[in-house]
Amino acid sequence: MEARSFISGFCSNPIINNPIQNPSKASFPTVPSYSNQVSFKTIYSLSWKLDSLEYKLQCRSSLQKVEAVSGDTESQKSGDRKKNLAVFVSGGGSNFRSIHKAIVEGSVEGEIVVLVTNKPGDIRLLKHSIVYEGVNAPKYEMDTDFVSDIRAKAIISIEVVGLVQNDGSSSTKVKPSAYKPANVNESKVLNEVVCNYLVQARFSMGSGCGGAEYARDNNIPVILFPGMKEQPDGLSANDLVTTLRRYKIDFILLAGYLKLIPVELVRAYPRLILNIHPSLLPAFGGKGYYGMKVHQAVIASGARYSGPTIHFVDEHYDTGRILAQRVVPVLTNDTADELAARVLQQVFELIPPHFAALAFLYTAIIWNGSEVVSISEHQLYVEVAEALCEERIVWREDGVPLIRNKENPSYYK
Ligand SMILES: Nc1nc2c(c(=O)[nH]1)N[C@@H](CN(C=O)c1ccc(C(=O)N[C@@H](CCC(=O)O)C(=O)O)cc1)CN2
Ligand SMILES: NCC(=O)N[C@@H]1O[C@H](COP(=O)([O-])[O-])[C@@H](O)[C@H]1O
Repeated sequence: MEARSFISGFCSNPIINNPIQNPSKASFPTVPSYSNQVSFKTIYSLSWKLDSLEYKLQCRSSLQKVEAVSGDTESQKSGDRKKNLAVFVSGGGSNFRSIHKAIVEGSVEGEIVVLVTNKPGDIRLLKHSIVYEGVNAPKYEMDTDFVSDIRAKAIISIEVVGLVQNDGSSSTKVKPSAYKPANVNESKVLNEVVCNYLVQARFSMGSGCGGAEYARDNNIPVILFPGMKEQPDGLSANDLVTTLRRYKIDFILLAGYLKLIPVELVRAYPRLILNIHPSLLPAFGGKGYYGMKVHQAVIASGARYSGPTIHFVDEHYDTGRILAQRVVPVLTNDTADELAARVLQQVFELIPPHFAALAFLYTAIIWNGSEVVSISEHQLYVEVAEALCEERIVWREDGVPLIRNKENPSYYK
């Protein structure tokens, strides 16, 4: 939102003829762009002289410096030091992976120094060679349990065992090969595979937390929280705070973490913990609303729109200040998986039904009718992570967090 339009409701031209009758004549002062400044306290004083019946609307905008949200004072002093991030996951960690990918590519000026999960245990091969038959366009009935199972579990490997052209003829153009989850984002190869062929793939699946598996593969330390009787090496709330302090964490990102963050951590990191929720909060949030349950509730309600919300975390589920949202349509024949895929991928054009499954599985692959582009819920979190690490998150005086535009500091959203 441009700062000028932001204050349009607060301040008009200092002296205008009868502001009540001629609001359209109001012109707005150009607000100087102040970094970290978003608080506009406007004082009106209305005075008039009876004889001239001239109204003067004195309007002064006083800018109060508002410290940008950042880590501890050290990180503010440090200026451009990379921000230390802790990410919390419970499942496959698709948002975590996207943020990590953006860090590796250099678009996020941060470093994920620790991953926290409530899911213990190494990956054990639970099932293997589930042949996921190539599906027949035009209508594909998604096996919800199968897809939910896939997303919840760590996909250890995906082996493309066959490629069938849409017309049923087999293809020799692209040789089937084994894909590790880390490779599924090789968009060129997948572009070829997902766009042009029906894919038959074998999935080897494991238990545990795919996000933790990805962290281990990328040499990111994994810690267990909360501690429970069946997992004694899990941390207590106070130990978690101590550990994160030791890592010098600046920001905490919840990315599909399914446990309540304790008040000790919320108070230790005020306005520094973000969460992504797959509905337009405050709708369809709170205890019991997570994962596919959210999308099922949205569809059952008849809501016409849904979409991801990124919000600051307070002591309760999903009640913290909202920072960013995206809107996607709920289509009349949506299944929860198709809605989840759209919210994840924030896509308006429907991808061909028979790609929905694969796109959903890969969570970051989307067909825009001509080619695979990776648009996703994850894009929103990456944009927020970029703003966080560049200290472009600021708080309006009324407590609403805003993201300052990178190119034009006068714009906020
Ligand atoms: N203090 C906070 N902690 C967490 C928040 C938050 O806003 N404040 N967000 C959640 C993430 N989330 C929605 O975005 C969410 C996660 C889980 C639940 C839930 O009902 N969980 C179940 C247990 C589920 C399980 O163990 O598999 C429960 O508590 O009974 C609701 C919302 C993360 N933490
Ligand atoms: N209420 C929290 C919640 O439902 N979060 C949602 O869980 C999914 C986790 O996916 P992942 O297993 O790929 O990380 C994500 O879609 C996220 O929005």
